[in-house]
Amino acid sequence: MKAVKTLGQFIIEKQADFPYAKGELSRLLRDIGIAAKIVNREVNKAGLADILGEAGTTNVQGECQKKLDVYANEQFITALNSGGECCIVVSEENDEYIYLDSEISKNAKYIVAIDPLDGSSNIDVNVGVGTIFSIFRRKTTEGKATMEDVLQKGTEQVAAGYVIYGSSTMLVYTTGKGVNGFTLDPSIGEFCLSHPDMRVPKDGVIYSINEGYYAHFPDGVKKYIKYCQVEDAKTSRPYTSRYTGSMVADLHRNMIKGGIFIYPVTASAPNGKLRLVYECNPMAFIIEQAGGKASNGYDRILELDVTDLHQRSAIFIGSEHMVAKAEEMMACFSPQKTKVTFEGVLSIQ
Ligand SMILES: O=P(O)(O)OC[C@H]1O[C@](O)(COP(=O)(O)O)[C@@H](O)[C@@H]1O
Ligand SMILES: [Mg+2]
Ligand SMILES: [Mg+2]
Repeated sequence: MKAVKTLGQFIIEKQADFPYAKGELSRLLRDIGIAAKIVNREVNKAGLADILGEAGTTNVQGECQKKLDVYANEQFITALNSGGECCIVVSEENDEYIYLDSEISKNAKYIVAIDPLDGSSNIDVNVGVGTIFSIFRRKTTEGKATMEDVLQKGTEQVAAGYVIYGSSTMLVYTTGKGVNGFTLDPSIGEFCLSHPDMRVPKDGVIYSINEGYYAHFPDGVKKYIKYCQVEDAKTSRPYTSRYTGSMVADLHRNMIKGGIFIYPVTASAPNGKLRLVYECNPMAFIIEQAGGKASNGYDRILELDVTDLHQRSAIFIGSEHMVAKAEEMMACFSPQKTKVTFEGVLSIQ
């Protein structure tokens, strides 16, 4: 009978990897695990719980918030505030960063950036959704944490993870020493180690992009899609197209099977759609820790300067060789100095 290892046990065990650790990060990951279970309970019975549909409010991105966006946001902020290990939360659903002022939180040393519910467009139609989180250590030591503490590059992350609310619920995370996945066993209410030391295959046969915007993609992306669709048995092409509309679900699949996920700049999203601080950076940290690659088509996501809480970025992420190939196409057909005009005609500046 194989011994079950819970997330809590694993975190404590791994704490030994960090000689100076005092348990704060462990407790912070524990708090995120607790909030994920509460959100999972609502997601699992969403149709019965009057939690489907619009909340009637919009977020700073101008998106209509779903009731579950708001519910999940509240659950994570409450868990982090009462846990006492986090002083600031940056959330997709809040215009400004939230300074946690509970007595135990205000002097905490960690900052959490979070996408409480990823794949919102799939909530009402019962397709996999997720939560994405990124953890930083504050830089300033005196007084209230500041914007300087919040706008840190992805390379400064001390941990990152996602929760996928799919056919089963999993929590996958890294602290910079590999990636491990835990499946929620509802009968004991615990996340249990099910996917130790996850590795994304160097190559895959799945490409994941919303081809509905094809006409508005940079030439480099159009060329890469064509490359994926060419008949060539030697390189297992044509690849298979898979796109769920939930970044977490698409990346989790590619993490296990190999593949590439691309959300490039488009006419309607000239800086990309996905948010650097709480979508691209945490997923890039995880994928790189699993042996994959993540860029904006040119530069490493984790090296990108962070200048705004909700800044967006193009993202090419997944199997190392597939991302490298897509970058090759971008360098060749959409060189960085070139401003892409969406009539598809390139104009050299
Ligand atoms: O509908 P589109 O334009 O393809 O966008 C889908 C993408 O947008 C997202 O839903 C954005 O995330 P949120 O749902 O957290 O806003 C991603 O999960 C997904 O990959
Ligand atoms: Mg999202
Ligand atoms: Mg979201």
